[in-house]
Amino acid sequence: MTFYSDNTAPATPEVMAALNAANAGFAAPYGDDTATHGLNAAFSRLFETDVAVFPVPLGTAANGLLLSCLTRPWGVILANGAAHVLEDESTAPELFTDGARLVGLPGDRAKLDAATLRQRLVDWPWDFIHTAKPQALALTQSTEQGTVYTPDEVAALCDAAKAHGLKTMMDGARFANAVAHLGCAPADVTWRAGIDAMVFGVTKNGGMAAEAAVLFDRSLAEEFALRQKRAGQLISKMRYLSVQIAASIADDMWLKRAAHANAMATRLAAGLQAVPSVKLCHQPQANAVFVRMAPALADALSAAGWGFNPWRSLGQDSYRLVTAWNTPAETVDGFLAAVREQAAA
Ligand SMILES: Cc1ncc(COP(=O)(O)O)c(C=O)c1O
Ligand SMILES: C[C@@H](O)[C@H](N)C(=O)O
Repeated sequence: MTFYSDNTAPATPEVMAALNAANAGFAAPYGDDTATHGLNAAFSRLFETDVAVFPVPLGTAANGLLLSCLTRPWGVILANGAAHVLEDESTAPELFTDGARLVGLPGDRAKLDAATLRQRLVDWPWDFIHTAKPQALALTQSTEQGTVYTPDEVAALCDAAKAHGLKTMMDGARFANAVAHLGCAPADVTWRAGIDAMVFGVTKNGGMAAEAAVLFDRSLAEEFALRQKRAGQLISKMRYLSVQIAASIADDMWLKRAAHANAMATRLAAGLQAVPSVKLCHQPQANAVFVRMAPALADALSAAGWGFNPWRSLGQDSYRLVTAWNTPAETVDGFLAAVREQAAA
C-alpha cells in the first residue's frame, strides 16, 4: 500500500494512547462526554475565535452535513472540477443537501481561480427563475492534487463568492498538510479569509476515524446538530471520536505529523524528478505527488509490491503517490531505487 493513500496509514501513537485512556468506565453518550465538551474551547484557541465543533466519523459525511447547512435543496454548490465532493463521494453531497446541484469550475492543479469564479458568478442568470442559483462555494485545502491555497487566494475566492451571497466551506481533509506547508496561523487561511465552515481533517493525518466539523458561523450549530442526527451521523460513543481529535491537535502534533508527510512527499518528488523517464506533473505542496510515467514502468513497480494510484483525471499515464505521517525516509529511498532500476531495465 506504500504510497496508495494516507488513508492506509495506521493511527498515531498519541491517538491510540488517547483511545486507550478513554476506554475506561462509563461516559455520557451522544456528545455529552467530557472530551467532546472540551473541543469547542480547544478549537476556539486553535483558531483564535469562538467556534462550534462537531465530531463526525467520515470526511464525506462531514462535507455533506456542512454543505447541507450552507445550501438549500434548490441551490448550486460551486467547486473545482476535480473536487472530492464532485468526483469521489458518489452522490453523497446531493443526498445530504436533499438535491442541491454541484457544478465544477475549471482550475489548474485542482485549484479554484478567483477570476474564473468571479466571472462565472457575474454571468450567472440570477433573474432567470428556470436556472438554479449558486448558494455555496466548496474548496479543498490542501487540494486533491496536493496543491495549497494561500490565505490571499482563499480571501479572493471568498470575496468573489460573498459578493453574490454564497456561503463558503472548506474540505480540510488534509488541512494540516496545507498549514504545515504555509506556516501561517490556521485562522489566516480560514475564517479571516472568509470561510464560514470547514472540515478539520484528522483521519488522513493519523486519526483512526474522526473528523471535526468546525463552524466559524456558529449560527449554523443548531441546524448542523439536527441534520447530523437525521443523517444517522450522531455516534453514541462520541468520546472515541473526540479523544482522537483532541490528541491530534494537542502540542501541535497535527502540524508535526503533517510536516513529516509533506517532507517525505518533497523527498519523493525530488528523487522522481531525477529519473529521465518520469515526469512530475507539478511540485507537491502537501503530501501527494503526481507523475507521468510509462504504464509498463508503473506495472513493473506494482508487480514489485509498490502501491500507488492511477490518476486518470490527469491522463492515462498519470499516477498519484501519497505520503503519510509515518512514511519512513528509507521507504521513499527504497522506492526511488526501484524506480531507477526498473526505468533502466
Ligand atoms: C480531499 C478529501 N476530502 C474528503 C475525503 C472523504 O473522506 P472519507 O473517505 O473518510 O469519507 C477524502 C478521502 O480521502 C479526501 O481525499
Ligand atoms: C477516494 C480517494 O480519493 C480518497 N479520498 C483518497 O484520497 O485516497
